[in-house]
Amino acid sequence: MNSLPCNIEDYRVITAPETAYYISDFISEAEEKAILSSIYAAPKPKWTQLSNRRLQNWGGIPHTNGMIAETIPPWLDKYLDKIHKLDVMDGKRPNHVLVNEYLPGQGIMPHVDGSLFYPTITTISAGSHIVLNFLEPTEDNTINTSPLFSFLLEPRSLLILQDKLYTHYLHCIEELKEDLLDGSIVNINMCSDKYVRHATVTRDTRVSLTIRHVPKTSSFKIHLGNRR
Ligand SMILES: O=C(O)CCC(=O)C(=O)O
Ligand SMILES: [Fe+2]
Repeated sequence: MNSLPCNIEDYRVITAPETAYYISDFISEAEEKAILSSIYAAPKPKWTQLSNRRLQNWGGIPHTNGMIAETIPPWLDKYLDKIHKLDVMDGKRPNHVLVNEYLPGQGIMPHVDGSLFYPTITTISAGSHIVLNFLEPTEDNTINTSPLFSFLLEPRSLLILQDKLYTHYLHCIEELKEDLLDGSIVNINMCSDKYVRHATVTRDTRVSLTIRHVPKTSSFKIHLGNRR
């Protein structure tokens, strides 16, 4: 999909609850390589190490009091532009990127993305596929582990989630080294022929760019009180 503009409705996942769009080849192999080399060129303190993955924040750190906006470098901002052109955030320009790195066997616990963001998640995948699972929330906050449905996210793909897929269902990535592409995957017919139903595919290191819009931002100002 390197020839923009496109009609996003052509990419709607009609086999999932509302609303998901999936673009298999959103970025080229050269762009994928460039993203990975820029991410790995970042200085070590740019990484935040969690118990089961590492992450980088670009654009600022989202916070309930607002985000102090930081300039996003051009190598990354070009993808915010490309997503902005799809017009999936009610005219708002994305201004934040969360980079997650998952080694084979790593994942992310069930969660919803919450109220710090405009309720559209856009995710570019690089380096490896992964399976993103969706769960029904439980009344008592116990974790319901059997996925209702899943998306296969190929390297170089873009996934867009909105509506009930943002607000209602929990999403997670299981801590696996390989994925069985079973009947729970709702977008397999939108993926390349490499991924066939019932195949088992081995994970490699995956880097995802979760690109969102943080509505509450301010630019940094130091208030030194009343200096006359
Ligand atoms: O890596 C992904 O695709 C999911 C990341 C995610 O759910 C998040 O950062 O909130
Ligand atoms: Fe998330």
